[in-house]
Amino acid sequence: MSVVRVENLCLSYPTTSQPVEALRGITFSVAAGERVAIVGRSGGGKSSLLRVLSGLLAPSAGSVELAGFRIAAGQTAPRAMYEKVGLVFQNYGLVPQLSAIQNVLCGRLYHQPSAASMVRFPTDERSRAIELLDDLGLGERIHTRSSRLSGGEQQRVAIARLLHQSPQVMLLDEPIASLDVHWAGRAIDRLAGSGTRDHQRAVIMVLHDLNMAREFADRVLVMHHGELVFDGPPEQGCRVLEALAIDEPTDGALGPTELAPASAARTTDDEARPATPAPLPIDGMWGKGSFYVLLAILIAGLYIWSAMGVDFSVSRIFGNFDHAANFLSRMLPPDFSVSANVARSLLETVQMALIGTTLAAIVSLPIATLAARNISARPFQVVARLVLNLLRTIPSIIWGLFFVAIVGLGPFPGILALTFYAAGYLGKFYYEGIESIDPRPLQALRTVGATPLQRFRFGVFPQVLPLMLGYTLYMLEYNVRAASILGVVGAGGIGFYLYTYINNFQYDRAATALLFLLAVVTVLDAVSSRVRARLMS
Ligand SMILES: Nc1ncnc2c1ncn2[C@@H]1O[C@H](COP(=O)(O)OP(=O)(O)OP(=O)(O)O)[C@@H](O)[C@H]1O
Repeated sequence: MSVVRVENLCLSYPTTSQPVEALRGITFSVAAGERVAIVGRSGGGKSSLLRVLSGLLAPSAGSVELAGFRIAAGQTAPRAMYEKVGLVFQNYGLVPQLSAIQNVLCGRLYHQPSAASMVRFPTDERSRAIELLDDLGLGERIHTRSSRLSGGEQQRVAIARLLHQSPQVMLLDEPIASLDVHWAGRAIDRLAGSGTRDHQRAVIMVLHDLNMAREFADRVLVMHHGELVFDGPPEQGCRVLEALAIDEPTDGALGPTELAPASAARTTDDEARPATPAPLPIDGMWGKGSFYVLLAILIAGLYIWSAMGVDFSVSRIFGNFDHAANFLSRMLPPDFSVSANVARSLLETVQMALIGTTLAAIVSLPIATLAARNISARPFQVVARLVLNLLRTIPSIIWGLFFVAIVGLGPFPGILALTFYAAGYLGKFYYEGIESIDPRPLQALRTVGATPLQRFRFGVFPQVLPLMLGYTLYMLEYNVRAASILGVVGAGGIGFYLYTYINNFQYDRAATALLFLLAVVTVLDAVSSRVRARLMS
């Protein structure tokens, strides 16, 4: 019985110039229990075929049927298909911040949709994951972050994830490319012997190593220039491929048993020639020098125009030097008799900043998630960004006035003001962070049948968490400064004392308040820069 049926499959990649026809009229089927190797020269269409088979790319024409799920032109796979179909990516598709065991457990996401598994997987799932990792030589690296594993170790983790997923159809794109002979043999053995006969499982594997293809496969498919040029016994298929390599030797050195890596194959005569840089469009008109002179004049003009617009005058600073000296001299020596009051209000300022920043982080995370282009739908993005823009546009002191009018004087309106103001900034930082994550682990999580929430929990959140903590700490630091001004409108914090002292010309007391504030900001700055540096490493 066929578990994979491909009919007249075509795939074109749209590009800015001409679409690239990666697959043309592919037809074949794979029976349950069969082991198939896809071989071919670099650029032949092997990875493209696997991407369509796994439902990640929609066929341009024709259809694919996998384990009872039919994917026609323009369609991608439904989530339910990934109970039966799994994939090992050429780039492994691991979440770099998760440990080896967490990545392997991700293979079970379709089968573990409960809220509890968002925190911890059941013991039997964990035991099986440990067993698989141990068997592939990673018993000592179970809790190591996958970004700290070598290429070969990551590849073994990806294989263990597929084995744990245990689908009816296994698709693998060069799964042993980074493994040494020992581990390649072991991996192939586990994949091929993972009950394919007993459980009627089909394994389809892209391989560059023809010896491995001969050893592993019942059948070989040879892809060439997007077409399936051979479908039959491994020995014959390998000979077809070797003949193709001799017929078209320009792709680089192809040995009799192993094909050249993609990078070598893509070198052409054109690339080999030394490149002459294209002239800048401006070169022909006036030359580069004149362009930069004109640019400098324009920038200087912009500054002069701005300075005139705001009545900027250096002479006004030096002309009133006496006043400045007088002002500063009245600050010295600082009057430390107000230290107790200042310290108390400063503590209140820090408490306001801490609560305000935390609330802002909680409020802004869901809004940022809706605003991020890579994980949210367009209408949500527009509304969420509008909300964040509005929160950011209004200065914290105006928010302070607003909340004093609503809830009265004291630190509470100050906290609300900081929450709203900081949420606007944190939301923007967070969604920009989310948009910058690596999309490949998310794609891999799709092929284990993860729900959108699971994809966020295991794919987005771990990647963006260090960045988010870093931004939140920075915001906390900033909010201590912002909180110090809110006292001016009666919204708590040290600002009240600063404002009162300056209004009453008690500059020596104001100096004490400023010194205390400086000490807190300096300590906070040092701590937060250290923590942020650690988080980002
Ligand atoms: N995203 C893309 N956009 C445009 N063209 C693409 C894209 N991905 C692949 N191609 C082109 O499609 C063709 C088939 O590529 P594919 O990656 O499927 O080949 P392959 O046989 O897997 O190669 P390799 O062995 O080097 O991995 C190539 O000409 C490639 O340049």
